[in-house]
Order: sequence, then structure tokens, then C-alpha cells
Amino acid sequence: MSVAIITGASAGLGKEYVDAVVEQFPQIHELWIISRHENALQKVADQYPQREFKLIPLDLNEDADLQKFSDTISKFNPDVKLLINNAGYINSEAFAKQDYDKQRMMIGVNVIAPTLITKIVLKYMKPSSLIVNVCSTSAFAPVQGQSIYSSTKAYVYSLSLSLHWELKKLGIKLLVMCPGNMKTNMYQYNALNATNKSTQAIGYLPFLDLHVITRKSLSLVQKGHIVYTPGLFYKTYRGVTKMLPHTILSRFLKG
Ligand SMILES: NC(=O)C1=CN([C@@H]2O[C@H](COP(=O)(O)OP(=O)(O)OC[C@H]3O[C@@H](n4cnc5c(N)ncnc54)[C@H](OP(=O)(O)O)[C@@H]3O)[C@@H](O)[C@H]2O)C=CC1
Ligand SMILES: N[C@@H](C=O)C(=O)O
Repeated sequence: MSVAIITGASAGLGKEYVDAVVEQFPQIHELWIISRHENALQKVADQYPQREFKLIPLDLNEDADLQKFSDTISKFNPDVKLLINNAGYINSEAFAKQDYDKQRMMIGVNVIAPTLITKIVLKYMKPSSLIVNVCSTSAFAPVQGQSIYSSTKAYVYSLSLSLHWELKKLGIKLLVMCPGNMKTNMYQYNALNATNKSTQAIGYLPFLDLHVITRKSLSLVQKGHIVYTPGLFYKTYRGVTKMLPHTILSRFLKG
């Protein structure tokens, strides 16, 4: 049975990816959608009564839940055609003031989960399978006030580049997408509730069209592309971070 697996599928970019996969992959038998709240996942599935869904409510920050995912996929032994590591968590605050639990959750959800989910799923992938890792423009250089978050995304970026070439030998295509601002719950939580002015300033940067970038990323991964940075503004920012030393940039970048 062919499946697509999407983490963080109940809202925001992940929900948009569900729409895009339903639209672009009619041949995939079942969509496995992951987030913490089953009722939210059910609402997503209910929008597509004509498609098969497996709701997998779990907390990607919990090792026991990652083991539960491993047991579930082992029980069903699917043919995984597409994996979208999308779920993410951000807390913008000075490192010294930040709650340890929030720091640990960013590492759990943004680093450990996509790493282990990919490891687990790989056993059920064949040549021509696809992986999309959702990263961020904050991966391109260290950001004060988002010190852990930007570091977790730098990890995803680096891991994705290595895996792109390792998995290419297995016939599996991997793309890392590095979006900038998107009007989602994460943005609402992060920028609008932020206390520091630099995080609030993020709201003045361009906002991306989730419909467009999800479809574009799925098209690019099938073509074998390695990185997708949507939007001219963010492409330019990526270029700047390649040209200027991060020892200097990191002094001025504040999230
Ligand atoms: N919004 C933005 O401006 C930007 C976002 N990104 C990245 O895009 C990706 C999607 O973010 P976005 O859609 O904005 O975020 P949202 O917060 O809007 O959605 C996050 C999704 O992940 C799920 N999720 C969150 N924490 C967990 C967890 N511990 N276990 C399982 N599922 C979880 C949420 O469901 P539930 O709460 O029910 O678990 C939800 O479905 C993330 O990787 C983010 O870092 C990158 C650049 C900018
Ligand atoms: N602004 C951050 C998320 O909201 C990011 O750039 O990833």
C-alpha cells in the first residue's frame, strides 16, 4: 500500500501540504498525517472523504511517541512514496531567560524528530521515493533571540544537504525547503506575542503564499532539486548570508 507521511499536518504549512498531496498525488493510496491532536487531524481528513487517511496523533518531542510511530509503520509495512518533515516549534527569547522545556522542545521537534522519522521511514522507501524537509531562512545564519531555533534549522539544512547526496545513490530524492514568513499559528504565536522589538519586526518582512510554495516544492523534489528558498527577498537574503562572515552577521541578526 502506497502512502504519503506528513508531520505537523493539522495546521499551517502542513495542512497546506495535505491539500497539495491530495491534489498532486492521486495515485497514493493513503495519507498518514501526524500531529498531537487527533481531533484536529480528523477535521483535516474529513475535508477529503474520497481519500484514505491514517491519523497518527503523537508528540514528536516524546521518545515514546517516536517509538509508537516506529511500531505503527512496522505493523502496516507500507510503501512510502513521500515523507514531508514539516512539524516545527519556535520560542523566541534570550537564551539565558528561556525556559529549559521550550529549549528542549525546539531540539526535540525540529532536530530529533525529523532525523529519527527519516531513519524509521527510510526502511519503507524504494527508488523514486521523495522526502521534503521543511527548514527556514533562519538556517542561513545565527539569529540572536532565536539562538536555538535558528541552530535547529541550520541542523536540518546541513543534514538535508548531506542526505540529498547519500539518498540519491538509493534513488531517493530529498529537497530542503527554506521558507520565510508565513501567516500560520507559528507566526501568530511568535511574532505577535513577542516582547522584543526585533521579533515583532519580522512581521514587516514579505509573507509567502503557502499554496504556491507547497506545490512548487513538490514539483522541485521530483525534479531532483536540493534546496528551495521561496521568494526573491529570501533568495537575496540567502545570497547575503553566503557572502558575509557569520562572525559579523550574527552580531546584527536578531529574531
Ligand atoms: N510560520 C513561519 O513564518 C515559518 C515557519 N517555518 C517552518 O515551517 C514549518 C511549519 O510551520 P507552521 O505551519 O508555521 O507551524 P504551525 O505552528 O502553524 O503548525 C505546526 C504543526 O506542527 C504540529 N506540531 C507542533 N508541535 C508538535 C509536536 N510536538 N508533535 C507533533 N506535532 C506538532 C502542529 O499540530 P499540533 O499543535 O496539533 O501538534 C501543527 O500541525 C515548521 O518547521 C516551521 O519551523 C519556517 C519559516 C517560517
Ligand atoms: N520566523 C521563524 C518562524 O516563524 C522562521 O523564520 O522560521
